[in-house]
Amino acid sequence: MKVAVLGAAGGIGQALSLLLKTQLPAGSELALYDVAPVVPGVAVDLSHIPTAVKVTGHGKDDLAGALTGTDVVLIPAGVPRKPGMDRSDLFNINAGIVKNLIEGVADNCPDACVGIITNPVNTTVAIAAETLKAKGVYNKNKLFGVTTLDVIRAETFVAELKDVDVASVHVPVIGGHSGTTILPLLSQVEGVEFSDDEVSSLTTRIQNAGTEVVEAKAGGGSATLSMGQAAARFCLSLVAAMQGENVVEYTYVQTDDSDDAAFFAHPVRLGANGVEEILPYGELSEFEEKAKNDMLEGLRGDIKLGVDFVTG
Ligand SMILES: NC(=O)C1=CN([C@@H]2O[C@H](COP(=O)(O)OP(=O)(O)OC[C@H]3O[C@@H](n4cnc5c(N)ncnc54)[C@H](O)[C@@H]3O)[C@@H](O)[C@H]2O)C=CC1
Ligand SMILES: O=C([O-])CC(=O)C(=O)O
Repeated sequence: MKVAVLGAAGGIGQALSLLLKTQLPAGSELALYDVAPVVPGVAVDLSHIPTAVKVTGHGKDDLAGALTGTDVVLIPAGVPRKPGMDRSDLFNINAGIVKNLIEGVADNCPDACVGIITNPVNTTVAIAAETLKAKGVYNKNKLFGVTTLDVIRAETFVAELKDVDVASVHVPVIGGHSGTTILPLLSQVEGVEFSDDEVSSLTTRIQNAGTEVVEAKAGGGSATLSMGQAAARFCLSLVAAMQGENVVEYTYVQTDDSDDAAFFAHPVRLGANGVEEILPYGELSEFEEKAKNDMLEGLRGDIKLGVDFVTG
């Protein structure tokens, strides 16, 4: 199994690459690509950790070297937010970065599964899909927006609030990955009860958790370590599924459900070829149903922006 991280020298990229070096199955290869000149050094540094995962570093002119033979591509390349910015403010810079890198994927490893981390995810995943379509290699079962950070945050916050073991808490999070498009389904959390006030404040905290980190870092970027952990969880689940295990993760994928949006985070059964089955997200409470209906137009607009960026 070969995994490539594009944007590997950044805050997320380095944390993610460390976790993959120590947790990918023995015999895996990990290819690190970045335009920053430090990337070969990051690869050398990681290569001194004694695990049976081979690490290679690829500078800005060697995207093909990073991607050739790759099974899973993770993309955290691009700029992060500063206080006062919305994720959508990153579109102008990050849209072109994602489009270029996905063209490289289409040319060098068109059968790979691709996980997009670069914001605004609601839009960059649509850019990736249209770019792959333009190259004639789009497979909707192999393109994912990584929304795992919303899930792990929701699980952390629920466990803290209810003083229960976080390992036993499972929180579905559907929709997209910005503001109110992030929709935790607290009505489906087993073993705990929430008051209406708790549902409202916890939902808002989960939706604003990215901003909580951006403000706490005071201009120094956004979530990198928790995102590294989230992306590693997603990648390791995908790799396990590609090697035959039965795994379900919440992730932002193309759906054929015209009632929601063209891309929507669902529980997804992963398999040898990426998405094996998009599972239903189940019954929503009245609060969740209203929150979903209120955010759909915004999410559809975010997706259209991505489609238009590529198709003109
Ligand atoms: N999906 C999610 O839940 C989350 C997404 N993010 C997003 O992830 C992205 C990266 O965040 P950080 O790692 O904190 O940023 P960072 O600035 O620390 O790292 C970004 C890296 O991308 C590299 N890069 C820029 N253009 C590139 C290109 N064309 N090819 C390859 N590499 C390139 C930079 O050299 C840098 O090393 C941001 O867009 C951020 O908003 C951040 C947190 C959570
Ligand atoms: O908030 C940001 O800009 C980064 C992000 O997506 C998150 O932390 O969820």
